[in-house]
Amino acid sequence: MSAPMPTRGRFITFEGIDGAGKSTHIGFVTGLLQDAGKNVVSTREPGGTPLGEKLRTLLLHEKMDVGTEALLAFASRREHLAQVIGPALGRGDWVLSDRFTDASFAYQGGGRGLPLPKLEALEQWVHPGLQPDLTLLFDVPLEVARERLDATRTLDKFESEEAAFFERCRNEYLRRAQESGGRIVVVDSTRSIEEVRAQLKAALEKFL
Ligand SMILES: Nc1ncnc2c1ncn2[C@@H]1O[C@H](COP(=O)(O)OP(=O)(O)O)[C@@H](O)[C@H]1O
Ligand SMILES: Cc1cn([C@H]2C[C@H](O)[C@@H](COP(=O)(O)OP(=O)(O)O)O2)c(=O)[nH]c1=O
Repeated sequence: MSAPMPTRGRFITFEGIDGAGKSTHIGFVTGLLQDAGKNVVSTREPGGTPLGEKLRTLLLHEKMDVGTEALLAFASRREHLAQVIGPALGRGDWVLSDRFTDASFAYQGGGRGLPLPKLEALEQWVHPGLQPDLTLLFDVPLEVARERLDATRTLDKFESEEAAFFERCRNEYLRRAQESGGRIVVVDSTRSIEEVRAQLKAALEKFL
């Protein structure tokens, strides 16, 4: 008799404008899930595979047409799904990804103005039938994100964009959250780290 098929794992993504605080909290969520006995695979986009990391370097540092940006982000995603996300979910693991397709809608769609139907077509092609089970959207006003960024790092191509760009990205994230039927949970990331952790715990409760 063959072994029973493992149940498909869960797919959780982290989103928000640069400097909102998502990277700070991925370790915390990993710990919560591991304490609950889950096998966690932590990864990121663009990137997550050797080829994807090369595409990430191009995306974050080269000037290019917005269509090229979208295609590279989805090329990296296709490889990530084939090599990492798909196999991990198939094994029953829990996949945590620092960004996924919502970022393409927010940055290339909202931020740069690429028509959303083009992104929907890429989404349909690259991952038909797969959506994250939960997306944690770290939300802060632009000024807070900018202050946090300036305090910590050398800025890449996206992080060097003007305030209006991030305003459009943030608005597109929030619009998608409203239309997501509960998939995207908005986390008020202006609060203290302790308070943000409490919001994350509440969002994850039904999965544990
Ligand atoms: N709730 C918070 N309160 C105060 N500072 C925070 C909070 N969350 C994150 N930070 C700080 O803000 C900076 C940016 O956070 P980070 O997680 O790297 O952002 P992101 O990954 O969203 O770009 C870091 O220095 C981090 O310590
Ligand atoms: C996944 C994805 C990211 N991006 C952008 C958003 C971010 O500015 C950048 C990735 O940065 P991010 O993941 O926030 O990395 P770090 O915290 O190390 O700066 O790529 C897109 O424009 N489109 C996409 O589809």
